[in-house]
Amino acid sequence: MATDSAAPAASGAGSKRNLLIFDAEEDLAVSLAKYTADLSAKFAAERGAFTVVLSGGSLIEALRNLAEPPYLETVDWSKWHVFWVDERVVPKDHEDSNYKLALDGLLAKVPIPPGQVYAINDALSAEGAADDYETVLKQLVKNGVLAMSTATGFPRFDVMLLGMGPDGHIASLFPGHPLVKENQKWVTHIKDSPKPPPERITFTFPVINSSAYVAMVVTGAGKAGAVQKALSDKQASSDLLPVEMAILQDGEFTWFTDKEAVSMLQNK
Ligand SMILES: O=C(O)[C@H](O)[C@@H](O)[C@H](O)[C@H](O)COP(=O)(O)O
Repeated sequence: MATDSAAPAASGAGSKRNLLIFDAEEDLAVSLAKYTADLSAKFAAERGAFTVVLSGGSLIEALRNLAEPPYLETVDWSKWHVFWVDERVVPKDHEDSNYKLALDGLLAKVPIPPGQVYAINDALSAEGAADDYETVLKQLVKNGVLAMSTATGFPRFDVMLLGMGPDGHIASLFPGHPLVKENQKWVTHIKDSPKPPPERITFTFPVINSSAYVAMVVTGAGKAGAVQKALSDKQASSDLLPVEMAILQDGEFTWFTDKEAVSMLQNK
């Protein structure tokens, strides 16, 4: 595995960036499980809670080792609070549901208290579900489960485990879409997602960028172009991909990649 640590010019004040490149997807999965379990232990000890944000897509499969020994027994699952960085506005048992994807792939296999898994209210419209989710987050800030960033005034999740699309989108923040500029709301909605299904809710950039840790899990040649654009040294540009707008204010951003995903990088 090759690694690279750098604090690029585009990083926030106290942020750090790591690039991990694995030979095989299985090696990535092993490392990602350890990374997540280590953060779980750290935050459970420090704050008595561990706030974990998931995306949909291939990320869930990459987390599979968490539901196996040793982590199944060693992780203190009672401290986990699970959220979605984005969710499709469909019933929770629909095959497009990110909740269902995570439930089937991970959450049903580990003993997280059901009340600490924050699915969207699937009885509401996209707009209503986004407002409702933000209200849930505000309540969790009030009762101390969810931290706040003193630097940004937005919630500070312990870790976000995210994927990226071939077009450089993260969450449901797509290239060229006005939602990438949202800077007030914590959670917003989209009705014209270029990736189906069209109606979704999504965390906004100020929330993503207030995280303590972000793991960006990206594999496969189809993503090499966006990875190259995101990781190349560049001048400030007005046509940033959403993944390039993920700049932590005060946190650690780790890319979990494979050889194919970094195949267009010059210096790796
Ligand atoms: O709801 C969604 O569509 C996902 O949350 C989405 O943001 C996903 O994480 C990326 O598209 C990467 O997906 P893959 O890893 O499957 O390419």
